[in-house]
Amino acid sequence: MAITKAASLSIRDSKSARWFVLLTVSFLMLTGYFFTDIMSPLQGMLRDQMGWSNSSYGTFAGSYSVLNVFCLMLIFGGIILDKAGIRFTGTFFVGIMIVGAFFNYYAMTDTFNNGGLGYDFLNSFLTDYKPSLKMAMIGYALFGVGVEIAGITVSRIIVKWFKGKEMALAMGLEMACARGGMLIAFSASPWMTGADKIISRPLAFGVILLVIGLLAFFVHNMMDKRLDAEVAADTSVVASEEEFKASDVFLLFKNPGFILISLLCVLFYSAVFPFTKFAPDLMVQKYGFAEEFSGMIVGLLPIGTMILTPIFGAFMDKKGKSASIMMLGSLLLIFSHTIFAFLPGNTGFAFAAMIVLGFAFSFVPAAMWPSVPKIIPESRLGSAYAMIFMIQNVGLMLFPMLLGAVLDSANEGLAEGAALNYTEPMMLMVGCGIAALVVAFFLRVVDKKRGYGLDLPNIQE
Ligand SMILES: C[C@H](NC(=O)[C@@H](N)CCCCN)C(=O)O
Repeated sequence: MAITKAASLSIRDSKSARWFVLLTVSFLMLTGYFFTDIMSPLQGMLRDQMGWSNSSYGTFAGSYSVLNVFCLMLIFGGIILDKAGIRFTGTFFVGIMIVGAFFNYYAMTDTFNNGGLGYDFLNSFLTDYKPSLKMAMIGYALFGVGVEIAGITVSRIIVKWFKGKEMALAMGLEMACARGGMLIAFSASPWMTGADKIISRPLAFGVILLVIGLLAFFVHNMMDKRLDAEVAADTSVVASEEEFKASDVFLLFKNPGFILISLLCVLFYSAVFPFTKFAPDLMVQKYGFAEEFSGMIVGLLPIGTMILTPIFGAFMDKKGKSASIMMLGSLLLIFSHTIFAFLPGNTGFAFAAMIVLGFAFSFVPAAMWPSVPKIIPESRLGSAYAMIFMIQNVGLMLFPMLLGAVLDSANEGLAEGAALNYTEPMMLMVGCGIAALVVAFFLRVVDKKRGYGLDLPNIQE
């Protein structure tokens, strides 16, 4: 049941308490995002050592979302979150994330690949796909369920502690930490494989980091328990909104703001996360960077967003303009991918495009996520974030697979050792950017008509 606070002060009114809570959940998300991208700079090694084609790699990257999409895991996750609460949902799904990550690690070990537990079984069907690929996909699909629902839970936690306060800044800082995880993955993962290029090494580190993330979440749980106890004991707190019903999920689709924000989310993110899966290889193939450094170039993207997302978040807390900023971010997305697709393979262009993408990837998330509570009542927020993430996951599933397949088909018959041509896959990304801009435009129009207040400041004076 959602609640509104009337007069008395609670632990969430203590600045240090709410920022400390933010720190614990942000660290958790850092560990999750680290593992999400841990394999991204290893595409070349996966090709050479594991025999994965680009399509196989894309299928692996897309497997992240398979359970989320086909088993509606995010919807269930959202409903569990609304019914069973933050502490149970977070703990359970961080556990799933760790189990999935472990399978993913195991798929890359010699133990598995030399006939370890599960190898013969996975080798007995769909023999075009390597057992390592199948085991990694099982793990990554489970991990995807865990990290996405953990992400939904964390969004809910931030709303719980920061609504009416520095919410966009808090969301921006949480995203900055998550991007820190991406940065470490992109820049450190190739180095962590060592001179002997052992792929399982960074993955083992990732699993350990996730366990530490779970411990941080336990600390959050203690604070959350205290807040709930205070709220329960406070007679000035009154229940104000109806209990969530599963059928409410369908109500979300009667809300044009919700439909547009979901569409913008899937289009925008499909041109970012699937791109980052291939970006290190793009750096090698088009711009001639060494494999070890390719991830560092892509790491410029999270570095930029780590700095810019909280700054833009703070700006929108005070000044608003979220709807306009979502349009600007989509426009920059088109610019950046156009450079990657059509301009020559000059390293200067690679840096420039990555920086422009960094601005886009800061503007849109910083504006979009704090806009959701302006469109949807708090009692349905868990399900709303879940539904948006689920729609987004359709793109996160399809686009890496498409990119891999288009890359393979565009380079069919390429001479041994020649660089892959990324123009066609990148044109797909430009297309997503254009569609995102159109949707962002309509979102602004609908905002003006319906008065969601997306262009208004988030902080209520
Ligand atoms: C907050 C937002 N999170 C998401 O979009 C997640 N559904 C996807 C997480 C993918 C992890 N690499 C964001 O990161 O901007």
